[in-house]
Amino acid sequence: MAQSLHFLTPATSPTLKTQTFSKFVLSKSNLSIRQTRKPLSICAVSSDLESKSVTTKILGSENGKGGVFEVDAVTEVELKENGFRSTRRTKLVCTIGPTTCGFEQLEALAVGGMNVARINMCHGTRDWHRGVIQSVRRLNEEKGYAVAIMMDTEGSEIHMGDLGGSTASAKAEDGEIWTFSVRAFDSPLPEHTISVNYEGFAEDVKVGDELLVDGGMVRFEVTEKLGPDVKCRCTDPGLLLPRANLTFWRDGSLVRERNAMLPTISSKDWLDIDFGIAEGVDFIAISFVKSAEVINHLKSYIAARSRDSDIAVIAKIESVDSLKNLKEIIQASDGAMVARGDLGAQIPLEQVPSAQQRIVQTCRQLNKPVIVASQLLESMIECPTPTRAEVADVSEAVRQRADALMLSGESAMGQFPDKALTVLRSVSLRIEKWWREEKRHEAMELQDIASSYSDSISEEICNSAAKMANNLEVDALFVYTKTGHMASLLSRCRPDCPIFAFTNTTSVRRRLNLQWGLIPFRLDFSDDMENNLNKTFSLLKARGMVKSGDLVIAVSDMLQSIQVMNVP
Ligand SMILES: Nc1ncnc2c1ncn2[C@@H]1O[C@H](COP(=O)(O)OP(=O)(O)O)[C@@H](O)[C@H]1O
Ligand SMILES: C=C(OP(=O)(O)O)C(=O)O
Ligand SMILES: [K+]
Ligand SMILES: [Mg+2]
Repeated sequence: MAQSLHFLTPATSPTLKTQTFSKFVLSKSNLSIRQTRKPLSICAVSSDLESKSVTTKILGSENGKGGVFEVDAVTEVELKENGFRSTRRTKLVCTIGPTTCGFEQLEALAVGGMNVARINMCHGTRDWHRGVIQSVRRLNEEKGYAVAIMMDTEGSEIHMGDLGGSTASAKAEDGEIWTFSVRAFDSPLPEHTISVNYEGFAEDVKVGDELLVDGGMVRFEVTEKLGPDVKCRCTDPGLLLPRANLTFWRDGSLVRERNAMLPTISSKDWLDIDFGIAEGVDFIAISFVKSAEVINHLKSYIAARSRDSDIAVIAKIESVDSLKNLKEIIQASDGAMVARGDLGAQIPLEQVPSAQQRIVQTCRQLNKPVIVASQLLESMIECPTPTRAEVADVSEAVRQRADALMLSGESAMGQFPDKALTVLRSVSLRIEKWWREEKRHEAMELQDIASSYSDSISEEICNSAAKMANNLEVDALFVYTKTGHMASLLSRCRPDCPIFAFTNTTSVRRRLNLQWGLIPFRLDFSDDMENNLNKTFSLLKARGMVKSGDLVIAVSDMLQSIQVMNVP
């Protein structure tokens, strides 16, 4: 027997008449209808299939077309082999670089569980990035994956230039004097010389300042200023990598002189953004966001230029200012990244873990996906196994229920990209399972976030459906969503069971691939839920992804409803 709960509002049923409902009540004695505080918002509970079909008839929408059903081979195998409950909930983002840009290498990452491919516009040419985008697209088309593409901007950070010649890196030894210069050099650079991209650098630093390369991988002390050249003595030796980021510190705190006035989105970034829009990337991640204003500006820029305006904007939280304006920035964005690389160069390292927790929780409250990034498995750039500390760090991000984990150098230029991805996958699965078994999840009190009455209904439906799913220990939640909103509201609840998200566009399917617990499918569906469910059940059953008797809760954003049923 199917049981359902429908919320009927003017938004979902514009032609609904109270009269229709009086008739409805009279004719069905087992039906309870309750008028809620807003006129024409009616909550109907039915306990059999017949009354459910009456409800759909009132809503009067039927098209019942057959159609395509898209799911990738990896999800299919995972569902078949491990069953619903053990699918991975935490999503995985891989930065693509020289070691992973080939079609076969990208396919290996997709097979290994990559949900999103990230390209970093700090490195490589636009042609190179276009090649990666095209390969990922081909992979999706040919093999049914929904790997999304995230383009990450360079941003106005201070960084070293390329090291010139054929030298990819250089070693700075203890006590050596190096020159950091804003002059433009011809290649090769003079010995022990580094070029700096920010013109104000030589004016802003002072003798005695500490200069940190890559957040402290190598340290220098400023000893002398000579016009555009700054002489520095190496105090912590190490490897200087091309385009490594530079910060300078005075009396124990970060110096943010005029570089703080640089625009968040540089002119080069705008050209990259145009490129991203033209190539139809799914996400644009903005480096060194300082305020919500820049996000709003970019969102309207994208809306005016991209046909479906469905590129999501991710704010990278990696500066002191982004932490100060955290809530407004996240509210304005479509998601956020805890960019611990630069964040750890801008705030004391020991403050990074609490900042991470705060960012993850704020995103969850505001219903925005969040990615934990940088140095998760740093040692795996060179070694085939991670350190125990790295495994503990990954576990902590999974335990915080971040939406996604990201690989940077590990997948871009490391020696073991596939192994690193396997570590993320297996640690995620193990910690998620442990969390469910031990029921360790502290119930997070989720604030109301809806901005309209109809949104409130969706939110209440998802909160209730997730709670019901946990209490009834159902096998899966099904959500039928056009925009993806209801799917993200369910994901926000972090329920015990996986969420099958059915959407009718490929771009929404790819975007949902960043969010915790969602298994996105593309499916042509109608407003007739009865029809959608029957169609889904038969398609999934035919592929062995569900079986008769599985208990499912279905919600939809066309007919705002909750239905509980066993797969026939
Ligand atoms: N498109 C690319 N081309 C060449 N090297 C890349 C590319 N993307 C990433 N890398 C390499 O991988 C490293 C780690 O990537 P990432 O963390 O994204 O950059 P960064 O270290 O500049 O913050 C980079 O330092 C660079 O050496
Ligand atoms: C992800 C980060 O940004 P990028 O790799 O672009 O410096 C970071 O700083 O952690
Ligand atoms: K970047
Ligand atoms: Mg960064």
